[in-house]
Formats: sequence, C-alpha cells, structure tokens
Amino acid sequence: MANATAAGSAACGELHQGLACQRLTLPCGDTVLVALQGAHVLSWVSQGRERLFLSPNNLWDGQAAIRGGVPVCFPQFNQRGTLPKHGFARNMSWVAGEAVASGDAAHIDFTLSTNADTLAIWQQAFVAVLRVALAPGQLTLTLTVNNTEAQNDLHFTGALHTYLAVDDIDLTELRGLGGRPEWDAVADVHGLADEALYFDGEFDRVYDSAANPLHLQDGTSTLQIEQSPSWANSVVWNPGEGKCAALADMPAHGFARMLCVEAAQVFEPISISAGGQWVGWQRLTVS
Ligand SMILES: O=P(O)(O)OC[C@H]1O[C@@H](O)[C@H](O)[C@@H](O)[C@@H]1O
Repeated sequence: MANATAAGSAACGELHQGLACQRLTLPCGDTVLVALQGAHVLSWVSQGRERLFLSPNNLWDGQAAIRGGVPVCFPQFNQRGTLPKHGFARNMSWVAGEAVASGDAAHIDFTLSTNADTLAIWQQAFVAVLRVALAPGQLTLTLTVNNTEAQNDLHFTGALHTYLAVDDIDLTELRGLGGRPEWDAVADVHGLADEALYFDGEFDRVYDSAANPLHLQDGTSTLQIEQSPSWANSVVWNPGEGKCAALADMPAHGFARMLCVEAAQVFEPISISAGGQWVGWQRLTVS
C-alpha cells in the first residue's frame, strides 16, 4: 500500500526479507527503510549512497536481533541488568503510524507499549515512540519514553545502536571525542579519548558524550553525528576480525565495513517519574 504525502514525498509498506517495513522517500531521492520489528532502521540512502551497514547474514525470523542498521536498545544497555541483552525492544514488533510530510522532509512514528510479553519480563507500564525523520542529507532518530505508571518511577538504560557503513575500517577515523572520559571495555581501562580514533582490532569503548558533533571520515565521505544531551554516553564499537568471526550473523569481513557510533545511556539509568517523559535523539548529516 502506498500513499502520497505532501511535497512529493512518498511513504509505503514493503517487505524486506519477509519482514514488514515502512519506507519513506523524499523528492531528492533520499530514502529510509524501517522494519516494524524493533522499529529498526535497515537502510538510509542519501545522495545515492547507503549510509548504514546491514549484515547479509541475518536470520530475518522476526524475533532474533537484526545485525546492522539501527537497533533500538531499550530498556537495558548490553548485559547491565536481568533483561535480554540490549533489552527487548529490538526483538518486538512496533506499530507504525501515518507518515507525515512537511516541505521537503518527512517523518513516521513507531510505537511500542506495555503488553503481555513486556510485562512477563519487565513489570513496568510504558509507551516508547521512535520518530524516524528524513530530510535531504539528514536522518534524525528520536526516542521518546513515557512512563505511564500512576505512581512508580521508570528506570532504563539503552542506546540507538547505529551501524554506520564505512568503505574500509582501516581508512576510517572518528573525531570529536578528544579529551572526553573513556572506558575501554576490552582492556577495562579508564582514560581520556584521543582527538582522532582509529580502528585496528576489537574496539568497544564508552565515552562521556560530547557537546559538539562527531565527524566520521571513511576515505570517501564525511558524516556528522550529533546526539541530544539527554544521552550521557556515546559508545563506539567494532568487533574486529576475531570477534566478528565468532558472530554467526556477521560475514567474516563484515567488521571492515562498519562502525557503530551509538547515542547511549550505559552506566547510570535514566529515571522518569510517574506520568513523565524522556526524549533522546541522534542525528546523522552527510557533510
Ligand atoms: O551483539 P549485540 O548484542 O548486538 O551487541 C553488540 C555490541 O554492542 C555494543 O554496544 C557493546 O558495547 C558491545 O559490548 C556489544 O558486543
């Protein structure tokens, strides 16, 4: 089913590997594809180039976490709690709203609410909304979490776990975190970030987020990465060759074509009082 929206933008449903998806396409040709599973952005093409890495070795069974794109990790980051790794939101089906166009941009909201499956593992009433907003050369992902409890606070950690496509990880550098507190999770060492980060093996580090944008340079193009101050951390992850080989859902050399730069909340859970709301976003801009 396709429906035209204002200014020539188009929104339509389609299947990708059997999964129900929504696609937004702008008059300039930029397009984003989002699976209902996890409200998972699978593809963002801007200026004719795919900007996200998506593993060709995914199971596509509608439940297993999808490797690549932008997993929404909620309400738990990694294994820092009793919930499934990186929370359950990426494994569940979200509900797509109507696409909305304004000028040369468009957005669509996806919603996940408390249900029997979430209550079975997390006794918390909530409504989470991911807005996927497309503008020429720009993708903005905004996660809004509503605590719909009458009395209790809601606590969560999480991330927008963005897998950026790179031509060659050996030619990739990330700038903008220089001087920020860094925890190297591989070596379990705390320090301060170098001005430019390079990747020649497993890399798994958590940073105190920076106020300024980050810049990813991969040889042929530069991407600017921003996040709202409501996320305390940025996580930079590449499994490297050895760990990549152990990931069943990654091709052997997949590590060379990706870098995760995540807007995240890792250590200190975010608290939302009863009836309250939290908003956090990540914005990618082709530059
Ligand atoms: O394989 P998963 O569950 O998608 O997690 C991938 C990676 O996600 C990153 O955010 C973590 O920092 C890594 O430690 C983790 O390995």
